[in-house]
Order: sequence, then C-alpha cells, then structure tokens
Amino acid sequence: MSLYATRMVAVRSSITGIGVESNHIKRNFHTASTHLSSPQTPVTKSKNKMPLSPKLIGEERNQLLGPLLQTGWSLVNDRDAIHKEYLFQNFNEAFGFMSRVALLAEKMDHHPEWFNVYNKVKVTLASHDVSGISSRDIKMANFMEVVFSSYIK
Ligand SMILES: C[C@H](O)[C@H](O)[C@H]1CNC2=NC(N)=NC(=O)C2=N1
Repeated sequence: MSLYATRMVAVRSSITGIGVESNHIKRNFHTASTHLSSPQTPVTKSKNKMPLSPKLIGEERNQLLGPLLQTGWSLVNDRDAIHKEYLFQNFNEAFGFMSRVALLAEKMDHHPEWFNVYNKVKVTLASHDVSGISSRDIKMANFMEVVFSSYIK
C-alpha cells in the first residue's frame, strides 16, 4: 500500500472507528494470551479477551443477589438470569435511563437484554459467556438502581 493510501486508511479509521476496533481486538488478544496459562484451554467462550467473571454460585451469589431481590429484581424461571420492570413518567425518562445504562454497557462490553414501550423498560441480565449470573450482572443491576433513583420524584 502506498504511503498516501496508508494515511487515508488511518484518517478513515479515526473517523469511522473501523480499524481502531481491530487494533482493540488485537490488543486484547495479546493481553489475554500473556495471562492465560494455556491459550488452548480458555476459561470462557471469549478466548480472545481477558478472562471474564465466572458464574456466581453459593454464598457469594446469595450475598450479592439478596439486596437486588429486595428492590424488585427477581430470578427468571427458565434460565439463570435476573429480571426487573422499570416504570417511568414518560418515554423521555425511559429512554434517558436506557441511554445512561448503554454507556456503561459499552464500557463494560456487557449488554442488557431489554425491551421498551413508552414509559416501561423490561430488563433481563445474564452473562452469556458463562450461561448464568456473574458479578457483571450485579454491577449493572446496581448501576440501574442508582440511575433509576434519580428519576423517582
Ligand atoms: C464479543 C463480545 O465481547 C461479547 O459477545 C460480549 C458482549 N456483551 C455481552 N453481554 C452479556 N450480557 N453477556 C456476554 O457474555 C457478552 N459478551
């Protein structure tokens, strides 16, 4: 590739984020491969990334879930996940809530399953890579509680 073409790719990636993304993946792969004892036996499905938090079990799980189950979160029947329905005054508040949570979701690379109609937001949290609830779901649920509290009048 000519120097000009290389520069244009660099300029385009800085605008579109394409290319920046693949560097991010490469960086994570490098980090993960230097930390894992054996790259052939990944702890989770996401073998090109830093090891993620494990599925919560036992006493630690009870301790972390307990307070959330007191604030309207409940365990989902047919899978290891937690669920809550948030009610807002209007769509603006509901979407504001989702936007604030979305910023954390991107930062954590951990995304809620959610559904919005007007002033309602139904949320399910689970860690797909471990097929269950991990500390990432607890962190996200607690953050949602903090954000939601700013909407209660
Ligand atoms: C490739 C990407 O990093 C993964 O698929 C991330 C994205 N967001 C995620 N969100 C959730 N809830 N669980 C995951 O395992 C997960 N994995």
